[in-house]
Amino acid sequence: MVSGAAGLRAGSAASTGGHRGLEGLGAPRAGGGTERGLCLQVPELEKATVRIRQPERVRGIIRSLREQGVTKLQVISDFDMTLSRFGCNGRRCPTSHNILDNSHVISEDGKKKLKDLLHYYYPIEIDPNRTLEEKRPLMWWAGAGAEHGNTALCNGHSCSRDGFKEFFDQLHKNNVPLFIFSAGVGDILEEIIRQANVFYSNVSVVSNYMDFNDDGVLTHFKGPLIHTYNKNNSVLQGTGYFQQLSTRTSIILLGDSIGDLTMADGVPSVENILKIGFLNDKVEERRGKYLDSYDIVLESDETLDVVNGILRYILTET
Ligand SMILES: Nc1ccn([C@@H]2O[C@H](COP(=O)(O)O)[C@@H](O)[C@H]2O)c(=O)n1
Ligand SMILES: [Mg+2]
Repeated sequence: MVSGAAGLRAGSAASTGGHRGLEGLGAPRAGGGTERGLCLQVPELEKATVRIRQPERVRGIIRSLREQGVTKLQVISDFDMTLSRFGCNGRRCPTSHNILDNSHVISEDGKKKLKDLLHYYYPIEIDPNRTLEEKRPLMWWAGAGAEHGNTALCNGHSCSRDGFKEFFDQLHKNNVPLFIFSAGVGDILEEIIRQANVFYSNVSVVSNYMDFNDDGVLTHFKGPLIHTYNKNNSVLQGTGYFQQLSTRTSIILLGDSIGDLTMADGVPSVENILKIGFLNDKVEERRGKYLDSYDIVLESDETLDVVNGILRYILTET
């Protein structure tokens, strides 16, 4: 965990919920400059969806990322519910798994079984009262993979967050590597990225890829199964991905689950890391944990505005 409650006054609103954006820091600073400086440079940080437990620290990290420059930067991101939306028109958006589950090639019986799995496993996945050790053996992938049991085709339907294209475009234009580390279905999320015309050469994906038998029936996922709580170096053995980027010591990490926080564990040398977390569901119950764990928490924010604003600031030449 990178941040804690240190530095907050007991009993202040911030001690329970973190600062809203970088608010309350408008006073001129001793030694020149104003605390609002960063908000002027990254106005998106003033959005009502932004919560930060340690604004001073976050400001320092963002400044360092900019100072270190584009050649030092890499971005590591989750996919489902991070680059894709959580909700649209009052309903849940499909994850890459759900796109497969909802496909017309899954039988009604199969759909019912998948729904039962969702109702059983998802509450465990997001339960703030269980430790990671308790959750790890209870993850739903082992059951769900076999349940698909049918050939499925991606119809490319998904809900990307607003700013999806700009996010990929900014990174591509500046040759910043983007590593997408997903416990979703790789074939499907790759197709979503491809259909948005943003599967650029700087994008790498590690995820679960489907394997079919000779009759075209999906039987299992290839390779080590990635689930929400093993997104770390243990499933990256032999890829050499982070080793190739050893000079990229500035990291922006994007996730929506507590499990996403370990995605950068394989980076050999981290000098600056900014962890941005999307808190999509059960916001009140999970806020404390997210503020302890992520540097910036975006509550019920269906956009990539804040991420794109920070990138614009970091990637703009001084
Ligand atoms: N059968 C399943 C299994 C998992 N999920 C959800 O997929 C997401 C994992 O993908 P990430 O890109 O976020 O790593 C996660 O949100 C699970 O809740 C599912 O929908 N169906
Ligand atoms: Mg996710």
